[in-house]
Amino acid sequence: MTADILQVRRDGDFSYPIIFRKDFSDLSKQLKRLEFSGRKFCIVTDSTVAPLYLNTVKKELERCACFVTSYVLPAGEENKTLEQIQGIYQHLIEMHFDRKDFLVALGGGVVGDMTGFAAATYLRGIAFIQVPTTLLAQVDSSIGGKTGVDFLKYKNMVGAFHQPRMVYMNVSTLCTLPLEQFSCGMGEVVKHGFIRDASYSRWLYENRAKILALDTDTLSEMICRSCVIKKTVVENDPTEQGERAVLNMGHTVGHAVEKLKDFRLLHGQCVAVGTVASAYLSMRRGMITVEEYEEVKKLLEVFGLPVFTDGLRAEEVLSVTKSDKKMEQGRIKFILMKEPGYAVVDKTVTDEELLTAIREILE
Ligand SMILES: NC(=O)c1ccc[n+]([C@@H]2O[C@H](COP(=O)([O-])OP(=O)(O)OC[C@H]3O[C@@H](n4cnc5c(N)ncnc54)[C@H](O)[C@@H]3O)[C@@H](O)[C@H]2O)c1
Ligand SMILES: O=C(O)C(=O)C[C@@H](O)[C@H](O)[C@H](O)COP(=O)(O)O
Ligand SMILES: [Zn+2]
Repeated sequence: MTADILQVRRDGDFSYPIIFRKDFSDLSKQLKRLEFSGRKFCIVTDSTVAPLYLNTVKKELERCACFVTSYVLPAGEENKTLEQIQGIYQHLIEMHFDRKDFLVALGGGVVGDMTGFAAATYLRGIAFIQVPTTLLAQVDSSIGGKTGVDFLKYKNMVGAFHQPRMVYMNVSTLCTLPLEQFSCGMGEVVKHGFIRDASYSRWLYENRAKILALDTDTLSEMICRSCVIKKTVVENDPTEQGERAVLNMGHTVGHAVEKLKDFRLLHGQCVAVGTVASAYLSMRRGMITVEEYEEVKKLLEVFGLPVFTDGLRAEEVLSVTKSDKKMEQGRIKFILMKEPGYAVVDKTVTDEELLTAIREILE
């Protein structure tokens, strides 16, 4: 399954295209289609992506904008803060950006979440587009409109739902992505199979060699299949009133590990460790077999992801997990695998159960 374009739909509220390309050459044409030409654009990117792609994207945008400026954030999760957002606001004010102008998020999930949040809040909301350049951002964070920043190292504690007007992904940007970052994207890809499509998990395992060799056709198919899963879930439940929470599999414990590790363990790696905790609990409850639990770990390991972590105490992981935003009326919302390829939200997980699952992922 591959496509040139997918459309994210929701009646009356938002609808935007996800455009798959191998370069940036028709970005301005796509923007003209959305009747965005003639406006001011601010490209927000980071210090690693800027030297790689900023000039090319800027030149392309100059074909349809009246003015193009850029703002470069320091790269890394530790900079996903309100302080950095203020720098974006200041730049937009200095450049006299008004409500008709818009932002372009050029980079990974950190740039995408921050640019989206700046767009959601500047002048009470302006338009933005996503130009994701990491695997994680292409398969996950650029779609669905979750934007925000970390606060006191609690993940995405301050944010807003603000849908992009377009997602334009040039898959060839993955050629410059370090292997470790590619693996992080695989953490979310593998999650998609576990939550909604067991046949996708099997396909990922069978095609592991081609994926790791960055075979273009295989990667394009994989990205498209993941985008279809993500888009379907967020179309059904854009603001996470119910089903969307399944996209959080591995994140409940994963976010706690991310904070406690001071962001030295990357998001996709923490999601992988958290996914093991979730699969372990599912196994303990008889929802999946021991063999299926072992297969979850094997698929993560095949793509270079950790299945346990060190240096943490189970009690502190539990405590931080309970301070994350996954609590509802004192109960934790936990995502379990009802069966391989189908996840559900469960609010009955006890602290004792959670502690056993956390101990399973601690070295
Ligand atoms: N909004 C959502 O739905 C959603 C979904 C998943 C994750 N997230 C968030 O996304 C973030 C993780 O995103 P990420 O993994 O993309 O991290 P990231 O944005 O930090 O990017 C990883 C690193 O790769 C660099 N990079 C980006 N593109 C590159 C390229 N093409 N070549 C070389 N280097 C490149 C970046 O500069 C950075 O150093 C987390 O903050 C997570 O909470 C959000
Ligand atoms: O899009 C979603 O919904 C997700 O949960 C996708 C996750 O991969 C992503 O990391 C998201 O930012 C987590 O959301 P949060 O609400 O738990 O911060
Ligand atoms: Zn995630």
